[in-house]
Amino acid sequence: MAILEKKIYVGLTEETAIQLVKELAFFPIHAELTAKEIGDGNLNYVFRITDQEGGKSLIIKQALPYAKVVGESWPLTLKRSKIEADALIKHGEFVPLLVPKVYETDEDLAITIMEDLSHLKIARTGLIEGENYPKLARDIGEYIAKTLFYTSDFALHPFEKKRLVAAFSNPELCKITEDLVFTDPFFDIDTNDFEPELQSDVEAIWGNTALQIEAAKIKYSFLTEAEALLHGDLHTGSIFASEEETKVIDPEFAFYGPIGFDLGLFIANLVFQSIVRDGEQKEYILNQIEETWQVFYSVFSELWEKEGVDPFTKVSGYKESFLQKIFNDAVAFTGCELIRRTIGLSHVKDLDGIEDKEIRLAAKRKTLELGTSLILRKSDIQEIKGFISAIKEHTA
Ligand SMILES: Nc1ncnc2c1ncn2[C@@H]1O[C@H](COP(=O)(O)OP(=O)(O)O)[C@@H](O)[C@H]1O
Ligand SMILES: CSC[C@H]1O[C@H](OP(=O)(O)O)[C@H](O)[C@@H]1O
Repeated sequence: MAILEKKIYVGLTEETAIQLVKELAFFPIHAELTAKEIGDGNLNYVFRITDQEGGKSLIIKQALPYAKVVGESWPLTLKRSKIEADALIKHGEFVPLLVPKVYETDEDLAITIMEDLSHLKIARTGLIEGENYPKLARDIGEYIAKTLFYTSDFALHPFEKKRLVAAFSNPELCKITEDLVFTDPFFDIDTNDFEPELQSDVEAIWGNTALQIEAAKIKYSFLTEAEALLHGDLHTGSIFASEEETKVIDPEFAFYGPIGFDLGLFIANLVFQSIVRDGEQKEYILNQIEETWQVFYSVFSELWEKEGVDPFTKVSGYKESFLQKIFNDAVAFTGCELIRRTIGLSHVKDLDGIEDKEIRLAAKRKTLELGTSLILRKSDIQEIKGFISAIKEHTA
């Protein structure tokens, strides 16, 4: 029986993935297809299907009913697959060149069939290898500005905005972020993961009540502020890049949340590179952070002025005040991501991949110090130059 006709979830194998794309007539019936599971993320399977002779390929991403990185003991909704596909499609309306094309989705199988981006490299991998992507900051600044402006109350009718808020309700995936990013690293919780040498640095975080109060406040923003349809997990492992192209993948954490979150996550993941690089290469990354904010600011401002539908968008000074709030949020979200990727459950290769133990520990201490400072100084840091100075001060 055809896989799709069964109308029930079944985990794909490389063989059944080929059968599926043939059923869907993506390839000629007699095409010699090969399939390979290439997923390296925490949660899902990703199959690459190739027709060597026809020179065509595509990707099937399938959610598992649990988190792949932990196993069946961590059940996880299959609905995340629909959220991811719907977010790719919705964001694609505004930035078609910055996301993969979605060819087909199936809710029963929890799959998205999409454009194969294997000619590009995951930005985190390339950056760790010392590559630079001259378009990355500009493209991501534009991606964040356009996807978030066009899904906000500044661009939408209030009924449509609220329909989207409901459609992108994503409680299970949000709970992962609420726990792993905003809660667990600030307390002595079993799932935290750090080298014993960092014990006293980590205890300083757990014992810092002022920091916990600020972390609680920024977590509350994440819980309550339905500003725009976020990507929700915009780290450099969710971005494919080359010198010419940028494509954002993996928005399964998409939901209506605070705009500064996407900015903060992306900036934090550039900060890891600024910590591991020296000299001109460090400056290059710091410039990319600055450019991300500047492009975001100017694209968002222009959209606000030309396309804002709320009468208050015409009131002088409101835009600047709103963007200041986004900036201050982004500073604190950057701090949370820096800390959680250093001592929480899910780390980054930028830091863990540093082979020399002393250098690695020193880099992690800088990350913790900077993360703490950014959360505490959320409201003091007023503009991007001050943000860059704070990064430099703690990562020299
Ligand atoms: N459209 C795509 N084209 C090529 N490779 C892809 C594509 N989507 C995902 N991949 C590969 O699969 C990996 C995991 O994908 P990702 O969406 O990040 O999964 P997860 O949700 O499990 O984190 C990526 O790092 C990349 O190597
Ligand atoms: C157990 S989920 C941990 C972590 O994984 C997600 O990232 P990705 O799917 O890109 O690997 C997300 O960042 C979660 O916080």
